[in-house]
Amino acid sequence: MSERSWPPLPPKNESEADKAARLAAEKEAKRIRYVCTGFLLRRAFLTCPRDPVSDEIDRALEQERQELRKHRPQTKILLLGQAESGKSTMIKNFQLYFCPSSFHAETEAWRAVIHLNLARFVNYLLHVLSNANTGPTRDYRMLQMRLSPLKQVELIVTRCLSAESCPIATPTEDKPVLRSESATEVSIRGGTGWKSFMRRRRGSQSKVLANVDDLEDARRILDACKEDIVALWKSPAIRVLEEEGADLHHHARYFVEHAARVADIKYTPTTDDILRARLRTVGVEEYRMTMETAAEKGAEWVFYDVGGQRSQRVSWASYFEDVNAMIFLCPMSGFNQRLSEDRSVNRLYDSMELWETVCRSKLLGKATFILLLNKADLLRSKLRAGVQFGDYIMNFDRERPNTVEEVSTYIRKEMTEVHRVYSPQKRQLHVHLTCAIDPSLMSAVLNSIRDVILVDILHRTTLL
Ligand SMILES: Nc1nc2c(ncn2[C@@H]2O[C@H](COP(=O)(O)OP(=O)(O)OP(=O)(O)O)[C@@H](O)[C@H]2O)c(=O)[nH]1
Ligand SMILES: [Mg+2]
Repeated sequence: MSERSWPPLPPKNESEADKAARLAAEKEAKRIRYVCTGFLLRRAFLTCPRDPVSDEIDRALEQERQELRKHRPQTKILLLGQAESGKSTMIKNFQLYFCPSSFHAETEAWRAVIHLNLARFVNYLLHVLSNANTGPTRDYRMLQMRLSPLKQVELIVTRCLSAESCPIATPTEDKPVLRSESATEVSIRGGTGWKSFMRRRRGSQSKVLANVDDLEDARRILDACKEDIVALWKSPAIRVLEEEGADLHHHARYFVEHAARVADIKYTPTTDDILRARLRTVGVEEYRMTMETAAEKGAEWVFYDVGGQRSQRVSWASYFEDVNAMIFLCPMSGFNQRLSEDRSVNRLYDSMELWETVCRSKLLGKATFILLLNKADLLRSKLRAGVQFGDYIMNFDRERPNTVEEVSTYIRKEMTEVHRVYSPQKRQLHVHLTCAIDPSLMSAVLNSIRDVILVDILHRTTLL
């Protein structure tokens, strides 16, 4: 090695302590050299007109970035929580905020899901009305007949959304149970990559084009039925059902309320529509997002979205290792609801029990914990309508005001305490109040989550 080479040869008879100090100094010098060179080259590149040398520098920097990316530990984020807590909706928020072009590229796929949500809910309403105590009226029979093609829409869209080898969407049972959430549920099996079905099917040949044609047929049927859907929803029979206590508070209610727009042939889903579309997750779905905005531009973050039903929870643990952040969603509005898989269990109690199990996990010991107290909007409307939180949650002092502020403070305190007592090691907990269907409220929360995760990455790569 020549005298000018770097690093210089170590001194003879170097002690172990001196060697360790020298290696640490070399490592730090290399890091500073990398950061400074990158900065200076980039500045030179930005201020000078483009020339072949700049292009060369650019290529070298890009190559270096690629190399770094290859060796950079992957950023893994796990979303947990009971069914319908809003995990998949949070994934959509991340995508919308950090990878907007990929979010908007999937609009067409979401249209099919929204049409399925709408058709299923209307078919469910027709079924409930045909079994109502009052007995079907003549007007209703007319509507039922004119809306019967919606069964066909449901079948077509279900088939088109399902991968050939792995059905993801379950059609309505012949005799649906009289609870709206289970009668209208549409599922997705993790790993099927269902969103690419449009692109894939367009790119291949005749069978594929037939599927696209089928979806066009479904849209035409919906368009032809839209006025009748509006008439059905406005009909006195539906109001009577509600007065009699039928459970029509369902995610798809939004789509039937907007049926004139959603069923129109020219319909393109808005961001709000996509955030409201419901597709139950079965198994574990992996999402790889290449960040388009903010500090981590170009970095790949991997999200794991799990199915939240009780039967799905056994498969969660295999995803616990090497996770940077665990985001837990607790839907606060579930305080007066029961689990659809076990009608004897209150949803909020289930969420709290699940939280304790997750906090106790040693495999998640080093993960950053983020708790989202979700569905704040639904909680607000329930409390405003006079539903008393204290009637359902025993430890909540009934003397306290029945407001979102009091209730969320109570839930936050309980869950923070569980985290403090049961965590295997001391760690920080970040808590946010959220409404995952309102992107304007979510941006501050998403930024704050991003910052927390970035700090975790820096800690892990020992730059801090
Ligand atoms: N009103 C309201 N609806 C929400 C909120 N968050 C999610 N939702 C809706 O709740 C429904 C269920 O949300 P998902 O994100 O599918 O729930 P999930 O946790 O992924 O459920 P599983 O896949 O069954 O585990 C969807 O229709 C969402 O649009 C919220 O804050 N407020
Ligand atoms: Mg889901």
